[in-house]
Amino acid sequence: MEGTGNRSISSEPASVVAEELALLARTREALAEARGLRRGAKPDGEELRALRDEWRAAGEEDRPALLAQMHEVRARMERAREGRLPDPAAPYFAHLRVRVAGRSRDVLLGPAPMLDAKRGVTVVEWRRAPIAEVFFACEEGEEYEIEVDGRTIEGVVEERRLLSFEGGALASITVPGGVLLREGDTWRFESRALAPTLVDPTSPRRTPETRNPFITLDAEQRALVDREPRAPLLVLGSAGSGKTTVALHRVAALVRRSPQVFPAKRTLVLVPEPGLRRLSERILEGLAVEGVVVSTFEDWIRAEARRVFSWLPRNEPPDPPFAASRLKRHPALFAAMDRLLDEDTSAVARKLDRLLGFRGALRRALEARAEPILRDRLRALEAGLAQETPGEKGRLLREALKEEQDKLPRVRAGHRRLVGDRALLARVVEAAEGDLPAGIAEQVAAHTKQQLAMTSEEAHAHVDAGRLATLDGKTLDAGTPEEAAGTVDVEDYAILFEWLFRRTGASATKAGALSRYAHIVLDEAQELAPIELRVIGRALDPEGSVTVAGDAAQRIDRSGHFRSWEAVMEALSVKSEPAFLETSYRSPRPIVEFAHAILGADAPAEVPRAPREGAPVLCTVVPGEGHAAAVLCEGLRRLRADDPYASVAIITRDEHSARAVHEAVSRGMPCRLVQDGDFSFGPGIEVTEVSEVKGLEFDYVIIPDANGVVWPDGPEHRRALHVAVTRAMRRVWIVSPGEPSPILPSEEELRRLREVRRR
Ligand SMILES: Nc1ncnc2c1ncn2[C@@H]1O[C@H](COP(=O)(O)OP(=O)(O)OP(=O)(O)O)[C@@H](O)[C@H]1O
Repeated sequence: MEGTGNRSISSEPASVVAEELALLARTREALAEARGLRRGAKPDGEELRALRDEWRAAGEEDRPALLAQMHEVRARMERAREGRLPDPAAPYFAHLRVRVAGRSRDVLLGPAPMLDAKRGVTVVEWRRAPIAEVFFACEEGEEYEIEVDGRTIEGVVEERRLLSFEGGALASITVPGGVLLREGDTWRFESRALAPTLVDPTSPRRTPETRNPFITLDAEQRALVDREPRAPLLVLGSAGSGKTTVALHRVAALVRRSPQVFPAKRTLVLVPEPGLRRLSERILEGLAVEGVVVSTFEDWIRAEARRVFSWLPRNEPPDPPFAASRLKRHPALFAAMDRLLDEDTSAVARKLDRLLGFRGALRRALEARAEPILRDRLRALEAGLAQETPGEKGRLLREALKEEQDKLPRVRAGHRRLVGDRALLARVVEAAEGDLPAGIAEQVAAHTKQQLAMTSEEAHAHVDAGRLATLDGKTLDAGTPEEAAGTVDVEDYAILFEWLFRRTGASATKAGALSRYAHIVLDEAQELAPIELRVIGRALDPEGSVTVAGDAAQRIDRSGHFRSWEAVMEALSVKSEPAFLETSYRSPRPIVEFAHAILGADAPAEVPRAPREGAPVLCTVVPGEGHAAAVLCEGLRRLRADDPYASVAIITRDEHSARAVHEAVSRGMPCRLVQDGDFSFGPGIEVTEVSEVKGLEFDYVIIPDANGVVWPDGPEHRRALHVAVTRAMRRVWIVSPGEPSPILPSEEELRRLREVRRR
């Protein structure tokens, strides 16, 4: 926390401490009593059984009353199951004193509620109780209004203190202007602000006009944009070095200069997340380019697959197991495809051998195995037969071959085997050479089995539809393992295209063909698996070109199938030497250095060049989530006043954390929870998870959950935090509830980095 100089405090430190200690003593007494009562109480289960016996014996007139009693006991049991009492070692983290209708009341905020009217102790659950909002939203002396059970209650905030405990003893109390800290038996006042000042005093505030300026490309970037239009381009560079900018400026240049060769509607921009899709559309609009197809990879391949494989189920499972995604995107799946092709080829050859009466066809089929496409293997076999067995017998054999070929399992059946046959799945695990866990084949086979099962609606199609309707309007299987029935995974689409190609040498069926484009941009290409890249490569005109942009240090795909940029280009069937962008334009120097240090041992050798100076990254450590919420609200309130047009992203590790932080911060101020890339790209506070923000940028970035539990050490977490931090154009604030994450760089590491740079 940063110092703000001495300010007067409203009460004498000694009396504040005495007050808080007295309140704590009363709370602990109340807790002890509540615990004793709970232990001594007749177990509710017994009471319920006794009531049931009474009900059986009772006459009709007594039954309604007994039923009501039973209902009450059951509700109490529910509450007891959910309800915990506050922890006596640290029963609350905040104390609010409000004046309502002329009377002062103390309200304590903690993780679990407790009420003892006799002792005047009220502990409310900080995430739920309406009164807790007052703590987060109002300053001392402010008037407030809250809605409780449809009634409006007004009051004034008299005191507002955050408290912390150490080893069961009160350790600190915040007071206006500072904090009282216990040192042994005495207390001392330290002047400090509850939250740091986020605006950088040296940089200008955001105004409505300073958004979206036109940028002038540097010489390096310009040269890439002007590259030979048909040449593939691989643009690499650190976060914020202008990769997206170059890719989209190249699109604009191609479409504008050669509209016949590169028409906008035959140009495809693929990105990993909807947020970046929306940003790319905005940038293209700014460049006055209309009609380019911009899509997330998932949306694009889903639409393509549904057209080409018209029999595909309409639904994807709402909560697919990660194991399925991991295995289905793994390059080792190609080994299972090879085996399936071999099986199919050998089956045909064996049949022909039986007809021929010797082992020639099988031998020739085995020789033809070098061909990776079934159709070509069988053609080679046919040519061999024509040559070696001319005449009537040869003709009959070739007809027999055609017949066998028609009987071969179609794409649909082949795909089913690839994702459902235990032997083939085991082959994938074997080919992955330790990269996939042993049990994964079984998990995927079980998932596929569920997907191929009928939904309850299908199974009960003979039953009257009205009787199948559920109260909440959801399907019968919703929320059960059976809800995967009749679905297809998003990863299956690429498998289907790959398998179709391996069988037929084409990417078309009777129903339709894979779309073709004159130019394709792949942004954040480090996130795509080889099987996906191969489909994209086949969507390119033979004369078409690609622009691939990415940064291996930013890959946050959990499956981790990225190997090298050479492998990416090879999967696309193109060749290009990489071009490196060296200057980080987005973030000021301190953020670039901090983000580089987060990568630890995997950081590139050189720290990127950062021409813009700026204020240091702010780090705040607080005892827990309640404190974090209070500190965040305080910091954000000040930021809103200091830089009202700024965009602020609160970026968490995962969706669960984003929801919890959104719930907490929205207690104190308006903020949006962003899912599916629905960013405003304008002023305001948005809470989201790190996987949503790839390729995006915000004025301020706040990491609210930077402790070791949420962000443990590991390359995947390091890269994800690196991505989050490098979204900031102005400042980064890291808040650690509890022990700070071990991947946050120390002062010492940052100092060393600066020294290396100076040399
Ligand atoms: N030559 C330049 N001069 C000034 N600003 C630039 C220049 N090039 C890019 N920028 C700005 O830098 C920011 C980052 O650019 P861009 O998003 O293209 O980088 P990126 O390499 O794709 O980043 P990331 O890998 O983090 O997604 C943008 O705000 C962009 O407008």
